[in-house]
Amino acid sequence: MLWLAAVREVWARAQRNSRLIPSRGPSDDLYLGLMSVRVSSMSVLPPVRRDRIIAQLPQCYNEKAALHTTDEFHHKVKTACQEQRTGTVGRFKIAKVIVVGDLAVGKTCLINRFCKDAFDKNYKATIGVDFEMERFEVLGVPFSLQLWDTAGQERFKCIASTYYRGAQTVVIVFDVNDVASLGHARQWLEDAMKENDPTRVQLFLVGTKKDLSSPAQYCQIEQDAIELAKEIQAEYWAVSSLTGENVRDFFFRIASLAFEANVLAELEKTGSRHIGDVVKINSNSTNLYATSRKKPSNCC
Ligand SMILES: Nc1nc2c(ncn2[C@@H]2O[C@H](COP(=O)(O)OP(=O)(O)OP(=O)(O)O)[C@@H](O)[C@H]2O)c(=O)[nH]1
Ligand SMILES: [Mg+2]
Repeated sequence: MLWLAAVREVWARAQRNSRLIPSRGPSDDLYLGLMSVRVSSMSVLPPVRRDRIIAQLPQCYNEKAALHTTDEFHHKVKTACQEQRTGTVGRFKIAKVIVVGDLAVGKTCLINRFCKDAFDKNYKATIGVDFEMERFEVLGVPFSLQLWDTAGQERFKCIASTYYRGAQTVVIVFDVNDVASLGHARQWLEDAMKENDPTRVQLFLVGTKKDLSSPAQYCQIEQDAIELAKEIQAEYWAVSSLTGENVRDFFFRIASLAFEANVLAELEKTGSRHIGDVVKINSNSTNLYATSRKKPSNCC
């Protein structure tokens, strides 16, 4: 019954929100039908909001735990965008982002702060999954993120996990005031990676409710979080959905890194590189995680 309720809810959301259609889920047939609606409706989409335009690479939050620390987009990406050689990126590419973590750590509030500029102080558990679509323009190219907000409650976990598949970005959320929620991050990672290729996923570890912790308390948990982020090769961020601190920068960073990875992959696919000229997202010297992420040993 929970299954049915969750699927109905997602279906209803899709119908209510003409901006988005989920591309993957428990029933691909159901969504494939909807995909054509999405593609055909793309031509009538309104322009990207002015506050969703990304012209520069947003910087990481902490250089000790970043996916990479370069100041600018990869030069091949910039050139491809200038020459309008981004292939399917900008037309049909939508990056799937899944947001996971313990119950009540603030996943829904984080997404709502960014997508709706709203904050609800009352806790309302997510049942199964929910999602939002956010459209950006990166270096002049349209690019969308499909943000999947999943349930942290144990009883809804099996529903939520069926939506993990096909994620390009995994965001593991913990509460900076709750050390146990940071401790559970590895388990969330393991669950998310069962459905995804660890070498292709961009991973973020995000501490929420920064407004509730004193600087001393925060400092302590930040050290542990950065250590963990380095171990699991995630980029670390700390945010407050109540005040909005770092929320916009965080999502802009996700969109930018997903976009960059997509364009580089597209260039590689279309063979625009020269022989011997290796196009690799991790190829620059400032990448902190220079080797591809190996599947963590505790993953099955
Ligand atoms: N002070 C403060 N409270 C927050 C913040 N983010 C979330 N909260 C509160 O934390 C509670 C849980 O937030 P949710 O976003 O619903 O948590 P969730 O992770 O989506 O929970 P599940 O859907 O059950 O997995 C709510 O009462 C929010 O108001 C924050 O940045 N600061
Ligand atoms: Mg929620």
